[in-house]
Amino acid sequence: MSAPTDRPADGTPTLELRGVDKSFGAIQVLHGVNMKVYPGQVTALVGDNGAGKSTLIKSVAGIHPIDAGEILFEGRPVSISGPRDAAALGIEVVYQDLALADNLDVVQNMFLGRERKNGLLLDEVSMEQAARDTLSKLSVRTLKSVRQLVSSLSGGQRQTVAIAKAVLWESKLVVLDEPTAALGVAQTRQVLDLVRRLADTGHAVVFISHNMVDVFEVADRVAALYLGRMAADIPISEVNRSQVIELITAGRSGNVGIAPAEVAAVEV
Ligand SMILES: Nc1ncnc2c1ncn2[C@@H]1O[C@H](COP(=O)(O)OP(=O)(O)OP(=O)(O)O)[C@@H](O)[C@H]1O
Repeated sequence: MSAPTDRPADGTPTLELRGVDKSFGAIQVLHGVNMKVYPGQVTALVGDNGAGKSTLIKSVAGIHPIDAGEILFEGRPVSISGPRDAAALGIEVVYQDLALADNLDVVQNMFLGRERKNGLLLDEVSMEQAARDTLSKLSVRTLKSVRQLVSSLSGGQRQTVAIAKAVLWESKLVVLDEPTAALGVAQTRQVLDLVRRLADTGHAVVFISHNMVDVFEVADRVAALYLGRMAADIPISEVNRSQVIELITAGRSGNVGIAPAEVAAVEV
């Protein structure tokens, strides 16, 4: 596993948000959000409950299309008005509920809704091989068999299957919504290793987490949302844990963050 901070963010971001606004009815949730997510890097998206993290990723996933601002993907302005647009660009989101079917095995889950056919029949051989290849590319060795039912898997193994499923589709940007939230120590370790490998295999990764230990262990950049505004989007090497907590709870820390006048405006 390479150290996160060894990786400079050069080149074109896989995803760039410029001045993104999003409201639900009269309530504006995202205010002029700017953010850059680079290939080969893990960007931790942090913020307090209700800061707008889910709204932001659902906007990028096409579930809640943005009201104003711009989304650039690999440097080109794009319009994401539904989940199909996001998938076509190579954006995959792994939500907390994982959306796995307990009664199906690992291969069936990885291809759920996008099964390969050979004539009228399912092409089980090719799907099984592709599932194995993806898992091996990610160095996943924690699954006994790809024909195991998902109901028999541990929480960490389920998360692994959900992540591998996202990667199967030649995704370029993988968004992980609190992937370690429900896991114990050993399983958290496995999932963090997998998150790092996702970046090391060239993916741009957004990692939502409330856990600062996990964030500092795996992230290259940190993007901190405060009441729907981006308080900082910077290399993690530029901040320490208590500064990130200040960004999350106050919108600023030292010279970093939303200007005091803006913080005051947010808090009115
Ligand atoms: N569909 C919706 N309709 C109306 N308001 C919404 C909707 N979705 C989110 N909100 C509001 O947007 C704000 C931001 O919520 P969001 O879920 O994006 O925050 P979050 O940072 O993901 O929080 P958490 O860490 O608790 O998951 C909240 O005030 C929430 O009530």
